[in-house]
Amino acid sequence: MPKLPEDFIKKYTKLLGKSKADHLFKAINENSKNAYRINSLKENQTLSYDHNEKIPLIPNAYYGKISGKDPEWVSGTVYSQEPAAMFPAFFLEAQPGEKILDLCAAPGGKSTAIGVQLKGQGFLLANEISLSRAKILRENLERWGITNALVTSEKPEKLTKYFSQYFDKILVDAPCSGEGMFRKDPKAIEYWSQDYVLFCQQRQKEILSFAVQMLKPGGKLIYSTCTFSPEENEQIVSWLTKTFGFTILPLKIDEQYIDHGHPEWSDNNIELAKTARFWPTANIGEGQYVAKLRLEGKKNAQSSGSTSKKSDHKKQLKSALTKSDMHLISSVLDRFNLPSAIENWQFKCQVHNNHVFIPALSTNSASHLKILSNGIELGILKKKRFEPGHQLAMVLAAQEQNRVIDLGSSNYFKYLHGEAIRTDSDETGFILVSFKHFILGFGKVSNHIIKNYYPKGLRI
Ligand SMILES: C[S@@+](CC[C@H](N)C(=O)[O-])C[C@H]1O[C@@H](n2cnc3c(N)ncnc32)[C@H](O)[C@@H]1O
Repeated sequence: MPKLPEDFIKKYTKLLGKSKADHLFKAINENSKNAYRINSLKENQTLSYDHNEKIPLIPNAYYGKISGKDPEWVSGTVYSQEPAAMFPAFFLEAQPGEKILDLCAAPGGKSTAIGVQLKGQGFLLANEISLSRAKILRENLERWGITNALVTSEKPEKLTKYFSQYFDKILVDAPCSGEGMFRKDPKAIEYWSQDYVLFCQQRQKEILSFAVQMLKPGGKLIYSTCTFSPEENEQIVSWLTKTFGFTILPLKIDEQYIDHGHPEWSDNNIELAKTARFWPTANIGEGQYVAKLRLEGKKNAQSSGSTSKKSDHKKQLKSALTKSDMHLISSVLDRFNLPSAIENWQFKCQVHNNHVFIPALSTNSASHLKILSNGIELGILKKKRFEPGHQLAMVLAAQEQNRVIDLGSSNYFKYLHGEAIRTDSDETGFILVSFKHFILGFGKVSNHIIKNYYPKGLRI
């Protein structure tokens, strides 16, 4: 662990007093905490982890280390997440049917949680400015079987042109100076300087000023960072209230684990005490700050949310499938138990470059956005056949399935490597492949050989 910068030590000794600050510096030198969330969208599964120690308040979340090679992870049944980082999505409280924007979303810890809260109803726009990180975001949402998300890689500014006053709730989990991650990611210590804190504050204001334009009047904003600095936390919230007329909403703060925001570190607005601070000294996990705000202004017909086309995107949909396409797709889909998100797929599908998908948002409304995925990709139409896509397998896992071949441990890694696998099964055609009953992806059986359909980009 690199030494803490002198200016950092001086700053927090002044803010917290010597005794609390020393306690913080000591905690920063201790081990970070590992945790994971369980995906309630997947069929009930028996996990191989002993989930004894629950994360306070967060549903289906436990302390413990998991590996990206575990079938639980590969099947999207669990997600490894820093425990304090689970709170922004928890406080967001997305309700099925709402339109939610996660503006700084990669790698997807909070988007996967929001997707679960929506239960497939409503709309999630998960955006990440960095394309390489957005690809990981897409993979994580796919693995989790989220059916109603649009994944984009755009600057916040560009999104405002499409989603003016569109969202019920927006999460801005902002890029920050990362002081709360010092013990998990010691590189953050090397980046740290007071100038960097101020640079981050400026960037946060820019991102937020675009986010505000996309929030409906009366809509809610969750603002979170993983840093301690008041400049990026209470001072940003004060700026939001004064500049845009936000009201600060109370968060469920259990003082055993969570500290209140500090009005004295900003403009002494006592309402700031309703915001939440997580310190590594309080034993939940790493550092985190969360504020929940409501944009004042009455909801009215105009602000009921519209994309730039100003029409209901669902109504614009036409089935772009020919009869023979439908026949090819049916020949695969009819063999599986379809969850409600896929029922009546004939009336909901769109086709783009032979990719067949049930969109979360009409591509007509968003044609100039850099889209990585839109809703559920069912698969690809090839010459005289339909090849189901990996996302379909991950979505089918929400339902009990009969056409499943369970692998033994030696074949599990062969499947993840992309190898063909011998089977005793007499099935033919597309089947789901599982290990310890966790669904991993598709295979196609012919002559007792399972041809591997695990995507090349995910292979290990
Ligand atoms: C704290 S991380 C988000 C973590 C994510 N919410 C999660 O829970 O997995 C902040 C993200 O903001 C992105 N970012 C950086 N600069 C940005 C900008 N100017 N506008 C929007 N996002 C930005 C970063 O690439 C990074 O992925």
